[in-house]
Amino acid sequence: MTEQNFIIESKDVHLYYGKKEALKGVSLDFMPKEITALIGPSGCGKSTYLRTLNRMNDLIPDVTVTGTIKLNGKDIYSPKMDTVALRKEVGMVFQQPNPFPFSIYDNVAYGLNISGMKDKQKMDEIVEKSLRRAAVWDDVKDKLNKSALSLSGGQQQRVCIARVLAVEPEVILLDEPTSALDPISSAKIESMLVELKERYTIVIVTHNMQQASRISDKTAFFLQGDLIEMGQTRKIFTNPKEQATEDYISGRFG
Ligand SMILES: Nc1ncnc2c1ncn2[C@@H]1O[C@H](COP(=O)(O)OP(=O)(O)OP(=O)(O)O)[C@@H](O)[C@H]1O
Repeated sequence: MTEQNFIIESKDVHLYYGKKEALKGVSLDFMPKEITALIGPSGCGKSTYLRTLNRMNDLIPDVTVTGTIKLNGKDIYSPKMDTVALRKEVGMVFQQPNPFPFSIYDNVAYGLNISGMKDKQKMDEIVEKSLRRAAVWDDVKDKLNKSALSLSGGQQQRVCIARVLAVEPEVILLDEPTSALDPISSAKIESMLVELKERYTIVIVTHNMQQASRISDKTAFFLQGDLIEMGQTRKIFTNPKEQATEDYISGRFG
């Protein structure tokens, strides 16, 4: 397979919080329209690595990143990179649903308003399409003007996903998006993610091994700031190369 097939290529990524090295030279590439799960014990650097992919770590003081990360062949750490545009192309969903204290409609239309969209009909269409893709349209279509905070946690998370979808990202990063949710809400989000991968590249941090094995195409196992191995999810879960991966997957630590 040639390099051009990858949507994201990261090489020798080191990240320091002050002097503490949280990523120790991670090289990892992502194929378009696949779901990749990042797994590993608490503190191994999964979330830190995820945040390097849309430069969310820039917002944390005293962070240094070295190495290269390319999106569609372009170095995202180049001084020329517009980070606002980058974060639209590479959207992010967090562990705790974080809707703004606005209506459901305004949450989803947020990015469109910021970018100056004036065409109300077009905006209505995008809001509906995004809520449909996020599998929450039927729940909210009769109350779009109600506060997003009045929804259940699972519905709020799906509205947050719709908010990301509305600005047409290529890549969606999710940091333990279901860990604060009940099993039924989690299942809805999992099946939605599997549908979304027809259009988007998805990278998800999860502590839930069943979730990783149910929904991901590839799995990357991190340990203490290193990428230990990455491969087809089925292979990682049934026949990993590294002993550490096997120990983690079989619940011997973590
Ligand atoms: N803002 C920060 N400032 C300083 N150190 C941090 C910061 N965020 C994370 N770290 C440290 O970096 C290391 C990696 O943390 P990270 O949150 O990326 O791990 P993780 O694998 O996502 O863990 P978890 O599964 O618990 O979320 C940890 O030692 C953590 O304490």
